[in-house]
Amino acid sequence: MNIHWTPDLFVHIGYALMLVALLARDILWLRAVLVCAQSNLALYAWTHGLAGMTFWNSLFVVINAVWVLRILRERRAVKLPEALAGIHRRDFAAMGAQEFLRFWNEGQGREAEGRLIADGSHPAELLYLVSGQARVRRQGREIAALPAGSFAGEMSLLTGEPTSADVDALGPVRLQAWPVARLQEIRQRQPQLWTRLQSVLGHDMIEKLRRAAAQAGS
Ligand SMILES: Nc1ncnc2c1ncn2[C@@H]1O[C@@H]2COP(=O)(O)O[C@H]2[C@H]1O
Repeated sequence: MNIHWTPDLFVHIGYALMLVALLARDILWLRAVLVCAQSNLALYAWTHGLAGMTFWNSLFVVINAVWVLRILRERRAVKLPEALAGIHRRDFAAMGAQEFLRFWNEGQGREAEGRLIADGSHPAELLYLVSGQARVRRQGREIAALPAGSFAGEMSLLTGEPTSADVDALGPVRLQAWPVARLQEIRQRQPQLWTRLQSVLGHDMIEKLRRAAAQAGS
């Protein structure tokens, strides 16, 4: 065997693995394969006395390895408490369990009564009805009922326009409320989470349309 062939093997394996990494759809696989690819390149550089290339590839290995650990931690299955597991399954299925739990905990849980949202306002919070019921009224006329599991204030959140109706609790209700300012921050800084939240809110609006259609047909 050629004496230079064995160290050179590292560079070929390194670039071949890089090719494989570039074909990966999943970011976890991409970074994991890059760790292997760049380790080979660092080894090649080291065996050839190429200090600069050794340094940079070692740095890439460390950065990608840290990301692999981070992503694995994020994807670790979480066991949601029973009450939250039902809410996740039914109304937040577009989010992963861990992501849902984090998002849920960014909101504030509280009991409420009376007016929850005033027509024509810019509410400070997006509301989710954990338990109890609310009614939606426009110019004093009831246009919809909101059962537990409904959002309120999602329309103005998505359009940026003033609210389209009054929302009043029918007796005491339990809410989870997220500050609109925080949601706008998510829209700017965490586009993937924002997309999944939009999907959750889209699902909620479809349910509202279905109920309206069922009511109109009855
Ligand atoms: N036709 C409707 N059916 C169900 N909910 C509604 C309807 N119109 C308005 N709402 C709710 O009432 C809320 C008033 O504030 P938003 O317009 O932000 O978001 C609105 C929805 O959450």
